[in-house]
Amino acid sequence: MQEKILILDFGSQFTQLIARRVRELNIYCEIHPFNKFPEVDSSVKGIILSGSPYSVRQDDAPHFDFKKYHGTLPILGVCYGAQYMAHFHGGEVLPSSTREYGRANLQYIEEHNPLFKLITPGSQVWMSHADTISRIGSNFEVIASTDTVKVAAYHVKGTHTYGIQFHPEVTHSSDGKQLMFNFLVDICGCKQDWTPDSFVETTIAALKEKLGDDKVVLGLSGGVDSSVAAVLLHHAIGKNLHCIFVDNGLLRKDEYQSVLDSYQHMGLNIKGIDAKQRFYDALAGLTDPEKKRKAIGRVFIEVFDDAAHEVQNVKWLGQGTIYPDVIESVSVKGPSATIKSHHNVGGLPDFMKLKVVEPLNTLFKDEVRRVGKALGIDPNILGRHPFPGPGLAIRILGEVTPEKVHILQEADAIYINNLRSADVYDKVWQAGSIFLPVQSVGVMGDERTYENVICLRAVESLDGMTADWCHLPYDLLAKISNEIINNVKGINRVVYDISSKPPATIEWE
Ligand SMILES: Nc1ncnc2c1ncn2[C@@H]1O[C@H](COP(=O)(O)OP(=O)(O)OP(=O)(O)O)[C@@H](O)[C@H]1O
Ligand SMILES: O=c1[nH]c(=O)c2[nH+]cn([C@@H]3O[C@H](COP(=O)(O)O)[C@@H](O)[C@H]3O)c2[nH]1
Ligand SMILES: NC(=O)CC[C@H](N)C(=O)O
Ligand SMILES: [Mg+2]
Repeated sequence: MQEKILILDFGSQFTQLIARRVRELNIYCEIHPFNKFPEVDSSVKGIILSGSPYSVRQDDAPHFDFKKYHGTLPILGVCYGAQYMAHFHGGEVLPSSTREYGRANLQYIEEHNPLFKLITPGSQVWMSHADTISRIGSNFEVIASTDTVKVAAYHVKGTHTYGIQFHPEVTHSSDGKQLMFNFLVDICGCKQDWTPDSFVETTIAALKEKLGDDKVVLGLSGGVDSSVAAVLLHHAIGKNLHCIFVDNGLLRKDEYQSVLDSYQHMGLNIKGIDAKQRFYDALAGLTDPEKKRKAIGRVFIEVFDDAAHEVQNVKWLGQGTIYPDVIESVSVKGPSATIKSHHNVGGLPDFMKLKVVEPLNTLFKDEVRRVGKALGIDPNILGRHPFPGPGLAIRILGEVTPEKVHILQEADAIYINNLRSADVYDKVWQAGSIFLPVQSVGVMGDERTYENVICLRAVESLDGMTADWCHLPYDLLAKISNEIINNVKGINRVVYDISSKPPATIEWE
C-alpha cells in the first residue's frame, strides 16, 4: 500500500504549497477539505493541518476532530492548525496587537527537539497571522520563539503532536524544507519512495487491474497532460487504447499534422478527426466568452461521442485531468464563482454511458512532466506550453471566423518561433497571441492602413493559478513586432500585455 501524508485543508492560500513541499521529498500526500476528511487507514503516516483565513475565535471557524488522531498519529499544525489545537486543548488564542506578516527569526529553539534537528537559533521564518497563541495547555511545551511571538512552535508532551505559528512551506522560511524533513522522515517515519518511476509502475499496475480487457477512448490534444495519460494507458492496455485528436479549427499553425506525426512515432493508436466546420458553425455569431466556451465544450462532447460509437464496445473515456483541477472543484471555499468554464470539467452528459479514467488526477503539472520523462516521452512534447482546449477561440475576442483564425495562426507562429530561436521558450511558462477586435490607423508604404491589433502575452507561473507577465527583452519584442506587421496581412499594430494574474487571467476570454 502506498504510504501517505494527509493534509487537512482549512482553506489557506498555502495549502497546495504544503503538498508540493511534501512531494518534493518523494513522499506521497493528499489534500482533503476539513469537512470531508477521509477514513484514516494504516497507509497514513501523519497529518498536517493547514492555515486558514478564519480565526479560531470566529463562530463559523472550521472544526476538525483532532482528538481522534492525537496521540496515535504524528500531527503538525501550521498557523491556524497550530492555533486550533492550542485553543481547543487547554490554551487560548487572542488577536495580537499587531498583525505579523513577513520575515521573522526564531531567537529561541529547543535544540533537542527532533522537529528542529539541524536548525539553529536565528533561523528565518515566514509569518502570516493576525491571531497569536497567548496561552498553552499544561502538557504543551514551547519549543521555539521569536522576539514578538513566544509560542512560535510547541510540542504536546508524550505525543508526536506539534504546532508551528510560521509557514515552513513558504520558501522564505529558510529551514522550512529541513523542518518538513524532520517531521515527515524522522517523526512520521516516511520512506521517501514515491518517485516518478514508482508512480509509473504502480499506476500501470492499477490501470491494468481496473481496465482489464476494456476499451478506452482518450482525447489527445498534443498537450502535456493528455500525452502522458495516453502513454501510461498505452503501457497498461496496449491496443485497447483508442486515441482521438480533434482538429477543431482552433489549433496553432500546422499543429494538427505535426502532433499527429509525433504520436504515430510513439506507436499510439491515434485517429485524427477533422471537425473544423462543426466548431466554426457552432461559433458563428457568438461573441460572449462563456457562450463560446460552452459551444466548444458541447461540440467536443458530440465529436467524442461519435468517435466512441465508431470504436465499438467502448467502456471508458480517458482524460488528462490533473490534481489542481480536482482540488479546485472540492475547495473548502465551496463552489467558487465560475470565472471560466473549462471545456473538460463538469462531467459527462447522461447520454454518454462511459466511465471516466484519469490516471494523472493526483499529480501537479511539474510532476506530470517528470513522469513523462520517466516514460521516455519526447522532451518537445513535455516542454510544450499549456494550450487551452478551446484554443484560439478564446484568443480571438468577439466572433470567431476562419479568416481571423488564419491571421492569428500566422502571427502566433512568428511569435513562438522567435521565442524558440532566442532560447526563451523554455523559460516562459506560457505564451500566446491574442487577436483584438479593434482597428487602428497606420501607415505602410505611404498609404493609410486601418487594420487589426495583435497582442502578445507571455507569463511566468508555477501552476497557472497565479502568474506574472514576463519581462521579455525589448529587442526581441521589437523583432517579433516587425516580423508580424511586415508579414501578416490584416495586422498593423502589435502590443504587449503587462498584466499579472490576478487580477487579469492568462487567457483573455
Ligand atoms: N484538440 C483536442 N482533441 C482531443 N482532445 C482534446 C483536444 N483538446 C483538448 N482535449 C482534451 O481535453 C483535455 C484537457 O485539455 P488541457 O489543455 O487541460 O490538457 P492538455 O492539452 O492535455 O495539456 P496542456 O495543459 O499541457 O495543454 C486534454 O487532456 C484532452 O483530453
Ligand atoms: O484545457 C483548458 N481548457 C480551458 O477551457 C481553459 N481555459 C484556460 N485554460 C488554461 O488554464 C490556465 C489558466 O488560465 P486562465 O488564467 O485564463 O484562467 C492557462 O494555462 C490557460 O491556457 C484552459 N485549459
Ligand atoms: N495563516 C493563517 O493560518 C492565519 C490564521 C489566522 N486566520 C490568523 O490570522 O492568525
Ligand atoms: Mg491543452
